[in-house]
Amino acid sequence: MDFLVIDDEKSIRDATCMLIDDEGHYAEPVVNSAGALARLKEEKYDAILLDLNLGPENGLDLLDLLVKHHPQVPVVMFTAQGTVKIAVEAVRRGALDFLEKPFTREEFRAVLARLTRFRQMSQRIETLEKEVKEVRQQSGPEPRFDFETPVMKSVMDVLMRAARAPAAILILGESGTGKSVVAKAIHQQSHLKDKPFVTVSCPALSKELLQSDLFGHVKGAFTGAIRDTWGKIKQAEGGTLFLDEIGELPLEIQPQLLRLLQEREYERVGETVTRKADVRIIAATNRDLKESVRNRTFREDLFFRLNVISVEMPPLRHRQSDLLRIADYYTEHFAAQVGRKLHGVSEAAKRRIANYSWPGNLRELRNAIERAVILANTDQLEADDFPTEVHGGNSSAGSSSGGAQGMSNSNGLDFSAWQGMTLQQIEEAYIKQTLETAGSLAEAAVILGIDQATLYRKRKKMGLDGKAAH
Ligand SMILES: Nc1ncnc2c1ncn2[C@@H]1O[C@H](COP(=O)(O)OP(=O)(O)OP(=O)(O)O)[C@@H](O)[C@H]1O
Repeated sequence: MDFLVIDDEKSIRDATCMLIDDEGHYAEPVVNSAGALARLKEEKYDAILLDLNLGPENGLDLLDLLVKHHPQVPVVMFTAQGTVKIAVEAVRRGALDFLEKPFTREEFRAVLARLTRFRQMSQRIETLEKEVKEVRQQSGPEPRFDFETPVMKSVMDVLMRAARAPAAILILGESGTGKSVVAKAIHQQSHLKDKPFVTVSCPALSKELLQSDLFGHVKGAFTGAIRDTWGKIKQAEGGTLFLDEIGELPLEIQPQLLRLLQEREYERVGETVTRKADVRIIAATNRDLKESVRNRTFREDLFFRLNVISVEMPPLRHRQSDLLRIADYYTEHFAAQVGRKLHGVSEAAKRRIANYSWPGNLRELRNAIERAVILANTDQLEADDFPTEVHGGNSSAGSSSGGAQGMSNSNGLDFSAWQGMTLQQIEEAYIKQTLETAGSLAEAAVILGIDQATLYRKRKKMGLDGKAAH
């Protein structure tokens, strides 16, 4: 296990770290809250040992912060003799256990055993959460590629032919047009389909973390690099590396990516050994990369290297021949999911769907249909079952359910807090709240059911950067 030991007394810090080391674990010492919080931002620990009396600071105050922002990391309090009452208070406030100083090896081992059980349980929960996420994703509508819009037909034709070649592929297009979905489809169509498909979400991480996420690092490469780590390039070995939101790739990392594309070579952070990469690269962005090249936020040589085979996913508003077919398909899927018998979309609703611009593209359509299926009062989706911006009227979704406005509808959803708010305001409020309560950006993205790159962009657009999920 990796421990963070927070104690202002050097002798206790050193002795505890040595003991942890002796027991075959790793310990990192810090002297105060600032040091502890800084380390926790950069590194993952399995447990924290925290002194109740941190010099001028109160260990209980730091405990509150740790419990709030790092609830998954168990905290054991060091307490002086005769402070059992306060130790009990610490446990009440969220500490897992306490150790009275000075403690023996046996007493420490007893705490270690408890921490090990806690860790096993946490790992089990993590595995279950992953399984739930996978099941949820699988329960989404299966992607369909039987498009009728000529431009989509030719996009798919280019992509499926390119799938079998080793060249990099660049997928452009607005958010929600299906770039990630199509990247996965290319992989599945290729000779690499039995090999890994690994996604790197370029904007989701800081420059340093992204570098290490991609290339890996060696122990000691930077503060907190406590062991050698392989990056996503290695994970994707023999398969496809999907660089989502490549337009957000920091300039400093761009030369390394260029080298990866040209020479198929890279080095882990902090290492001089050059390694060969055996990956096929697919990149996607909703940015105008030519514009980024013009304003020097994206290297021209990298752009040319990526742009060998590039396609532009057209926005949904330009895919009129497919729009209603996809809407029908989603309706069928979500109706089956909630066990409802629905006869598609009414003529009036179809007209609305066709006339709306769908700025969020397929993602927005999918969400609108899922919502409409839940709210529909009749055996067809009516215009009123769609959000106001789609059906163009003033009536709220709540009123279309036939119940009293602002009350829970027959499906048990409470819309009272949403009265008078636009869908955009509701979305913003929900994202803000989730960012405040989630433990990380990744966790917030899972809760919201969107990918990290999308959440990152929305957070930026809404000016919620300060509300970073920790
Ligand atoms: N071919 C498809 N068939 C059915 N649904 C699709 C298809 N492509 C995309 N979708 C729906 O649209 C959603 C968004 O797709 P995707 O994440 O691939 O878009 P994107 O362009 O990568 O978005 P972003 O730029 O925000 O990451 C998917 O979760 C899925 O629900």
